[in-house]
Amino acid sequence: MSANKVNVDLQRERAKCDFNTEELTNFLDWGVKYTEKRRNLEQKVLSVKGLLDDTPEEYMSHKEKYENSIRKSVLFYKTLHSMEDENMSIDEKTRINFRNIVTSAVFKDNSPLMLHNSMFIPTIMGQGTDEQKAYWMKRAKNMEIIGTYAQTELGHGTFIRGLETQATYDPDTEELVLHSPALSSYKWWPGGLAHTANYCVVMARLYIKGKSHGIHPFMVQIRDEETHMPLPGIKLGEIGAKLGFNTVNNGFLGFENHRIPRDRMLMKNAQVLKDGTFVAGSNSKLTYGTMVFVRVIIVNSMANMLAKAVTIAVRYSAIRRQSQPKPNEPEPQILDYVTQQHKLFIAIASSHAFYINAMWLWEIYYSVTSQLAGGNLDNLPELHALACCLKPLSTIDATTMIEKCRLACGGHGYMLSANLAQTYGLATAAYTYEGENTVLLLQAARSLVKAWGGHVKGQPLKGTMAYLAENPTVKVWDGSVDGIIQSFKVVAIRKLSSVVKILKEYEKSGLSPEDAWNKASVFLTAVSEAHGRAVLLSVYKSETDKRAAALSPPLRKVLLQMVDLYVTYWALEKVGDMLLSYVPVVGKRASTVRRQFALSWALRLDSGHVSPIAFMSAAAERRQYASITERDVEELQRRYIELLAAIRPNAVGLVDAFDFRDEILNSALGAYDGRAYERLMEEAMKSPLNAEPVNQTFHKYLKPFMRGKL
Ligand SMILES: CCCCCCCC(=O)SCCNC(=O)CCNC(=O)[C@H](O)C(C)(C)COP(=O)(O)OP(=O)(O)OC[C@H]1O[C@@H](n2cnc3c(N)ncnc32)[C@H](O)[C@@H]1OP(=O)(O)O
Ligand SMILES: Cc1cc2nc3c(=O)[nH]c(=O)nc-3n(C[C@H](O)[C@H](O)[C@H](O)COP(=O)(O)OP(=O)(O)OC[C@H]3O[C@@H](n4cnc5c(N)ncnc54)[C@H](O)[C@@H]3O)c2cc1C
Repeated sequence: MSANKVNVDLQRERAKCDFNTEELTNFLDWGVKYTEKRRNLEQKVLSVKGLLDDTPEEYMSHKEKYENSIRKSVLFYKTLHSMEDENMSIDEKTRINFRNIVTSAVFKDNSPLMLHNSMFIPTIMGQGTDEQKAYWMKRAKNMEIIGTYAQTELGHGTFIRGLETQATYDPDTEELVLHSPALSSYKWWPGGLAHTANYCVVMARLYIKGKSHGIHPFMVQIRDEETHMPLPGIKLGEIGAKLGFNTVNNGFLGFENHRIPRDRMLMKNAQVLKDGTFVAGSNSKLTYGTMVFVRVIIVNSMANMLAKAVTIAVRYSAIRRQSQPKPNEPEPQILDYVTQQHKLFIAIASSHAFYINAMWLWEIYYSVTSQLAGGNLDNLPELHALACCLKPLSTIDATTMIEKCRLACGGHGYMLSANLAQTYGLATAAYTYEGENTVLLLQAARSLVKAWGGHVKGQPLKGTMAYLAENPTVKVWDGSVDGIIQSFKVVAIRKLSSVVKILKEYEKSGLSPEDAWNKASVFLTAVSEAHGRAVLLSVYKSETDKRAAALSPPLRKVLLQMVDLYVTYWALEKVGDMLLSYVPVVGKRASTVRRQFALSWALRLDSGHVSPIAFMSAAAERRQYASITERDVEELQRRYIELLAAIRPNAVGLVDAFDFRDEILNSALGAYDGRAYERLMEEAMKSPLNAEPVNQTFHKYLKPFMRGKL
């Protein structure tokens, strides 16, 4: 795009930016090398003819959307395969893929083949024996077969142990008989299952000689490889239209005594021998490995989705002018309204925080899976607990902030051509899939409560939970970034110790442990959130500090401002929690703090208004504790507003550095050139209703109706 065609406001914004956006792109990509590889891949994919839609998907019927997405999927994966480098390690591939979202240029609502790569292949890799991997991976990688991951049933998604699909071993024929005993046992949801996949990994309950041996993965062929007809004893279909994912071809699957050979059970962890002997794995939860992998990956995909949404919203806010606060002056860019900056800048910082946490989490995942391969399971519980905190928090924040980006674009944000509604649809799906968020937070709480129990008995706490052993009364509120992060840790410790006390009280009052757990579950999810927030904040800060040393001073400054913004934003959001980070004070400081409280308390009473902060501060003071004071909060608020002002000149530069091509943003509002109105009109003209000046319904219905003849 030549510079003179770019909207003048955007040109001015870019000229104002005081850091090198390319340097930030390289930072986000984890190095120049990965930026280059990502751009090459995008260039290659996007130059394939026929991959991008001429007619927007939203004007197609449900069936046409599916057929179009299959046509594109074939082209897309053929191109990707032609670029694959066999010698690259998984770690390196993941780094390249972390910021590669070229898929979203091709599929606004995801591909029906997405589960093949995201879950089918990882399950073969994680659950298959070497022999099974050698056979199935060759076929799966070349896409000679297309697979999906069929776990959820109509009756159960969360409660995996409640799955009803049966896999009964018949030692006479050395086969497994798959059966769906009730409607509730039908598989329901798997992506690509309806009409796309011909194989799938089915999670089913294994029975041998009438005895249940738990849930295991089975490789099942569901369609004929030649005709694509469902195999005998297999019922398949699509589950219908949804909020999003409408091109993912989510399906249902039922079995009527369908037989598969014994070796179709993926037997890396547990085995069924020919004679029907069951050999248990070292830990039954290893079967849940693919879910842990996807939860880890989701944190990164939330960073990408949020980056995409905020790029659209910030660019649009730079070109949109509205209202006239000062008479006789031009209408300001809406990005100059501080409320607008408040909606958007935190989304930029959150995206950075998620990228950094995602890479950190990936490294933990990579190291724990290497340990698992060597039979060491020691760090699996911590990885599981971390994934169960960070997947929910990243999806909760991304969903909320993407919706804010849409709202920040006013009426035009509501257009599908803005691509914010679809992005929200994809993000909010992740709120539910791969472990519903409340359920995962409760899972994390289970680990935290258990760890606390061990700590109380004198067992050491390790890794990301080590801080829980710290004395929570060592710090006073000082308002620094590190101080606030410390306060978040103290909040987590206090919430955890408090909920453990509550659980004990409930049990003492006669409740069973399960009922006590349920009664305390609102607080338990809050404990996990507090722990997750402490992790997100501290990893974002420490990893940025670590990597910032190698950056140019202007970029370093901007990145540290973003960290500051993120930490300050969350301190203000959780200001009630910050009161929990109080500490006992003694001596001179105590009397100063007391005087300060007394004064603010009196002023509040004088004005006839008692704020909760003043009230709680005074309560803390009566206990001789120094908590965050009203003055501290005002200080934080001032700092937050100053940070918004400091970031404002770099806002467009910050989103440009996400480096999304227009095809990937797929948005009339967010394109690099800022020609939003022209693009909105161009998109409007694609509406089939604009193909003719008068629609036939006028003559058929409206005219007779208006003339009273209907
Ligand atoms: C981009 C990709 C697109 C993806 C599209 C979406 C695909 C999907 O959605 S696929 C379906 C995903 N489904 C889910 O995620 C279901 C969520 N449910 C679960 O994960 C589990 O059932 C869960 C964890 C809630 C409870 O499991 P349950 O068997 O009842 O275990 P529970 O009794 O609570 O815990 C038993 C122990 O196992 C541990 N555990 C549970 N899960 C795991 C795990 N994954 N890894 C390690 N340990 C685990 C617990 O920490 C607990 O340990 P301890 O006894 O020491 O405290
Ligand atoms: C877009 C999308 C794609 C999907 N793709 C796949 C796929 O490819 N393969 C696949 O197998 N599955 C897939 N799923 C299914 C998904 O994994 C499940 O829907 C998800 O795990 C939630 O389970 P559920 O539907 O049983 O919800 P439920 O567990 O029924 O949740 C309903 C409510 O009950 C609450 N609840 C449930 N249990 C508890 C508890 N123990 N304590 C407190 N509250 C509880 C939840 O918090 C929630 O509010 C997909 C789902 C979606 C939306």
